[in-house]
Amino acid sequence: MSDQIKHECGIALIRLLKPLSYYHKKYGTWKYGLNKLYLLMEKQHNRGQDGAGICCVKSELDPGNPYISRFRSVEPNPIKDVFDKVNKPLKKAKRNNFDINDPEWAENNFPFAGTLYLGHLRYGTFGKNSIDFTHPVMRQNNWKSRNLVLAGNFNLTNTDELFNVLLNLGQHPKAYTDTVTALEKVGHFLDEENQLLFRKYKNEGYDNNEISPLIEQNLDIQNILERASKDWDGGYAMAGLVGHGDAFVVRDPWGIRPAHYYADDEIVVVASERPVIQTVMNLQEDDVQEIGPGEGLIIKKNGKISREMIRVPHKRKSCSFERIYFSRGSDKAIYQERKQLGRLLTPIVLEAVDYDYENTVFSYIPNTAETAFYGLVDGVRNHLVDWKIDQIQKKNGSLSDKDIKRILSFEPRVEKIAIKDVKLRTFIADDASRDDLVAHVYDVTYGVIQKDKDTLVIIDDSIVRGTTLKKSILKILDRLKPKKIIVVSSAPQIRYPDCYGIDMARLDKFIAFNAAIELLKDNGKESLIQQVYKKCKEQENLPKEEMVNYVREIYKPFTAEEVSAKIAELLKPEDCNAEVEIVYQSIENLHKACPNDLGDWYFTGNYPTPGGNRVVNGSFINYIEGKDARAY
Ligand SMILES: NC(=O)CC[C@H](N)C(=O)O
Repeated sequence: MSDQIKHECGIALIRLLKPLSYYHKKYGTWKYGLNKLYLLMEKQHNRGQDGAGICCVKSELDPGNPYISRFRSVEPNPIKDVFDKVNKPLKKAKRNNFDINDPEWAENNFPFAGTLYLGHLRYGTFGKNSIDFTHPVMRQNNWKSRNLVLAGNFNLTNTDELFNVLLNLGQHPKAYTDTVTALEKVGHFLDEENQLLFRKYKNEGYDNNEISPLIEQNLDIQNILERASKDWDGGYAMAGLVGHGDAFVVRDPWGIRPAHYYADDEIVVVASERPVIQTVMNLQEDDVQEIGPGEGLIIKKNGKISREMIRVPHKRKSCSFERIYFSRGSDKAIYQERKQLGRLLTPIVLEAVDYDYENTVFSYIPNTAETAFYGLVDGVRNHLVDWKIDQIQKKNGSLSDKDIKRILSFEPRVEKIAIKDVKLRTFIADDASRDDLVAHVYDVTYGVIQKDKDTLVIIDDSIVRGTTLKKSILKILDRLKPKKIIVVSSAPQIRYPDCYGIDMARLDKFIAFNAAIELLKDNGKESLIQQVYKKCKEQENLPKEEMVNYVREIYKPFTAEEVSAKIAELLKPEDCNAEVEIVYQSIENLHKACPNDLGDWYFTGNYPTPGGNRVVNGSFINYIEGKDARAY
């Protein structure tokens, strides 16, 4: 994607089901689990760069020893920083001639030599990017089974309501964020469950020392999660550890955020993305399973693994942006889906170039649009087969071998035109002459485009603000002097905010929204903006279940093509000579390409949860009132 939106999160959880000595013997190191955790995180670094953190629970230690260890970092390269910090005591011990390869030494001396790990990569959607908001977050207690560690890829739309529930319980949360709210919610019911079991066993005549292990064995995680999450409105894949060694992962009932796992008799591995588990554990795709919408994966301390229904699943609306852009394109299904997205664009692209195959160059914006590009080229090739048959048949046997050869060997012109100079981005962050430097974030290949003759088709996976297109890509492409530049987006127009874990929360940051507003102004329909504002204000304080997405009315007077044309006008740099056209994927084709992941609220305004309508309502009010804030 040319725009910089990377705002997601990734989770990684590992439970080793055998003692460390087992892995030392079989795989040559007791660090087997920790190394796997590192790999799971590195291979998901696409999901979050604001911060990273890991936590290890060692439930077997004698009282008096810290059994929950955590490191978090918000340094520029947080995964590396976390693991450097974690490994530091090992280096020191080695210098002092301890046998750090001995699993027994590690178990007794190294805080991260355990059998239960939780890792997280953060891109914040709620609250700031400080260390305090970096996951895993912890709720500590002197009873092991009352300790809770949480990390998630999530965003809740009704944090305010949930926060008030906590206040009504008499709590005093230490921060107003969705992460702390979720932690306190689960923590509260964990406390209650502990208390309930304590009373039960006390009544049965057990003494306190006997009761703690009994609670640990019988803690009903399903019940805790059910009660804690029943009123969560949002998308979530939430992973947690309890201090005595239980672990869980719970996914929202719409399946908005992804979560996958693998389990055998040695290990349980959870990660946001499937191919990550596949690569790290060397598995086939069918070995890795999805945690279903509304489901919880529960791993008890004794190694018992179960999948439980936590909330009744709704109609599946998993996030299609995961397929288009966020998740790694190496997943078997996602790769095909991205290709299909490109392929389905063929007819509309060919129409836009007026079927002039000879004077059209096809290319892509690196790096994530590359797969969709292969699909588009595939589509053009297929189309050319029909064209070739037609060319040959038309001449009715009068063609020479040479002519036929020329027709048969005709291929679409596929070139690498745009080159991303990644390093530049960090250098230019705060420079005064920013615009000139921004123009150089991309470079181009010279000598391929026929000046004033060729049309350049360049595919991107999606366009959010379009700033990089305007300030960098189109400017630099225009230097090649194509007659026309067609930017193709493999995703439909992004029209509405996300509120489920991707940080696209403000309407004025969407070029499609700005285009619709401009169109209303151009067509003397400006009053509609105020009408929508009035409707939004009127329902502002209604319960979220009663709210309607009135922002849709902003787009209603116009066809998608009219909005696209306006976007092209807005994104065309002033000094650009080439004609600029923007072509978008249709919603229908998006669903055709990604049939299992129909969550499309950012394109259609169809929010799967009532809180979504409240967020879009708030976003529009913020836009009109000039408030620079997220609406959740
Ligand atoms: N992208 C995410 O999943 C963010 C998680 C959580 N809302 C936070 O801001 O920390």
